[in-house]
Amino acid sequence: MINGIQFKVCGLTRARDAQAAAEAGADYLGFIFYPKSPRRIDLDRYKSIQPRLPEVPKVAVTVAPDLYTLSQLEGAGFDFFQIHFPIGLSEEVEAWSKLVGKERLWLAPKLPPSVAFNEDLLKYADTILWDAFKQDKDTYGGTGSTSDWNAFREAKANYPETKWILAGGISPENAIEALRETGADCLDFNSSLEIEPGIKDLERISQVRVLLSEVD
Ligand SMILES: O=C(O)c1ccccc1NCC(=O)[C@H](O)[C@H](O)COP(=O)(O)O
Repeated sequence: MINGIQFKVCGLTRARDAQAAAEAGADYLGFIFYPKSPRRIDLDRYKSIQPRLPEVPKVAVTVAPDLYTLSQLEGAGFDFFQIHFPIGLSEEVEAWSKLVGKERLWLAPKLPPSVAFNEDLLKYADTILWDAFKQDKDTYGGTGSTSDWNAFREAKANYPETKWILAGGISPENAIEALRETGADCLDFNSSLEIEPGIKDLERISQVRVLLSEVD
């Protein structure tokens, strides 16, 4: 946490990038297990870099996993589970929550612009990750597009007991504006810090520390 602001660096595939994120002060390291992501990592590769990862909470990111897949990720020792999903999966959400626990579940509903946030989700997860919406059915994150900051600000104000993470195109260039406009206290950085999908730019990662140090 820097000046009261937490951040996650997501889409990691290499130990050296994870180390750079830790040195920049990242609070969470995200690893994406969605097979259709250009920055996916599989469990074998994750286990091979695991001994070289820094002591920073690790987040397994998936899209609507079946319970077997989720339990495999749980077995790999992740601290949190960030699940993206199309709206309407109420039974699945309940089952994910039962499996990993409400405190460790981060829900990232794929919310079309006209659809209101469903407060029932808060029964199952203490944390909501607010991401950009893309119409394409297989696209859930890592698009570099900005999410709906107004809707985020409202949802965060309406449900202050919940932890809200602002995602979607957050970059060293717009992070300060995002904090100011939304009241967010946890930001998610991903494609804006990349040289190419899954490969981070270490200089861009360190810029995050510099800019958050300047927040007043
Ligand atoms: O990044 C992906 O490829 C991805 C694919 C499917 C589900 C989630 C994914 N990313 C999860 C994240 O937490 C990202 O950091 C978030 O979507 C924001 O990414 P970006 O718009 O690049 O900042």
